[in-house]
Amino acid sequence: MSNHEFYMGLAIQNAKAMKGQTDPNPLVGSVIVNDNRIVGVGTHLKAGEPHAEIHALRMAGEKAKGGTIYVTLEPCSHHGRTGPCAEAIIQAGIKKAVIATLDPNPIVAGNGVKLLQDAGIEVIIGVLEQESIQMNEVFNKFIVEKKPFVTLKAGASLDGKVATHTFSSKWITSEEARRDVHQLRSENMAILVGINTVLTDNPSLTARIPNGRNPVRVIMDSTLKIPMDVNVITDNQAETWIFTSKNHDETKKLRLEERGIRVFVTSGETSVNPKEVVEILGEHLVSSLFLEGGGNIHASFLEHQLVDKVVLYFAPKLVGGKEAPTFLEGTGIVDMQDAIDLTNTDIEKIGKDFKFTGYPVYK
Ligand SMILES: Nc1c(/N=C/[C@H](O)[C@H](O)[C@H](O)COP(=O)(O)O)[nH]c(=O)[nH]c1=O
Ligand SMILES: Nc1c(N[C@@H]2O[C@H](COP(=O)(O)O)[C@@H](O)[C@H]2O)[nH]c(=O)[nH]c1=O
Ligand SMILES: [Zn+2]
Repeated sequence: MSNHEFYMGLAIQNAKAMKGQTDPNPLVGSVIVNDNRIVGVGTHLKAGEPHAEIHALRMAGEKAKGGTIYVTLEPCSHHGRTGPCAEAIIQAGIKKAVIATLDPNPIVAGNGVKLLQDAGIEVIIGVLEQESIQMNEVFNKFIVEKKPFVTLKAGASLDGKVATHTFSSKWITSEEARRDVHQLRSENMAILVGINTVLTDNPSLTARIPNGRNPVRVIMDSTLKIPMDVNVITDNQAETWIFTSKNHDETKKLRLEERGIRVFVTSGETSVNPKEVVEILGEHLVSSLFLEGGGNIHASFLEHQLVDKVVLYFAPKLVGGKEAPTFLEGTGIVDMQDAIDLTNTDIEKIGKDFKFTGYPVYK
């Protein structure tokens, strides 16, 4: 491992530790080295607050002069909510900049590097590039498409059931796996379920882990049949946004809004188009969306090619039953060669359950 990879690896680890805190900004870490000693470390903590480089430069102070700065993302060159990092790096007398990856943000891409080079700073790009890109899979999509990175999650038996045919479902996966799910919920800005999941599970959709952050709860409910006494309406644990169709009960809409529930009326006559939901969430700066089902919602988002990542928790259990609901319903594909392939797959053991992740490849 080169010196560059050692210091960049440290910056990446620090950045990753902030997952879920910086949304909709990226995870960014920075380390400043002078005369083979680390003189400054910085990590972006929260959107709107100072950038990673600024924290590191403040810590380094005078010792930044003649030093090398490592940063996991190209230093910004624009005046956003904070001043441009590239200028601060130049002012501090940094001599060399080692960058993991260019910034996909169209208003930054390449400009930061150009500013540094024009000021006579040696710039090296691409150290641990893949790792830096991977940790910002959410930001990389959102900043370009202005739509949330969508993760489909299900907890199922080995034969794909999310409940028995009598709708008994507690619990399929074990405590450890469910805690891992709550960690993922905490890292997502919004979590979405269909009205049927609300009616059968009455979920709270909160992230019940130490310092967990509760995502906005998004419910697709085309006629607003949601009962007023369910958890997502009454528990005041997190915001709840409901997406409905034109064919909704107007008085119910007003009653929900009186309870502080946001109701979005989409263009569908009788149904809610998931594409519209994703676009509206993007417009509200929601950069990550966690789908927790049920099977019809998952099928609808996949049919519209809206799912970026699949996370499936399989319990070593067999449930059976042709009436038992599975995590993927809908019409389904016709010919096997049209099945949705998953790439970059990974599987890990969590307790006695298996956590499968993969990225859909749409034809
Ligand atoms: N039943 C299981 C799951 N069930 C997930 C359901 O979609 C539903 O969101 C939860 O049951 C509601 O819980 P909460 O109040 O929101 O925490 N998901 C899992 O990963 N494993 C299971 O065993
Ligand atoms: N968080 C971060 C950067 N974020 C970049 O700046 C944009 C956000 O700007 P602002 O709204 O001012 O925070 C964000 O979209 C991304 O392009 N850049 C950096 O040099 N270092 C950092 O630590
Ligand atoms: Zn910056």
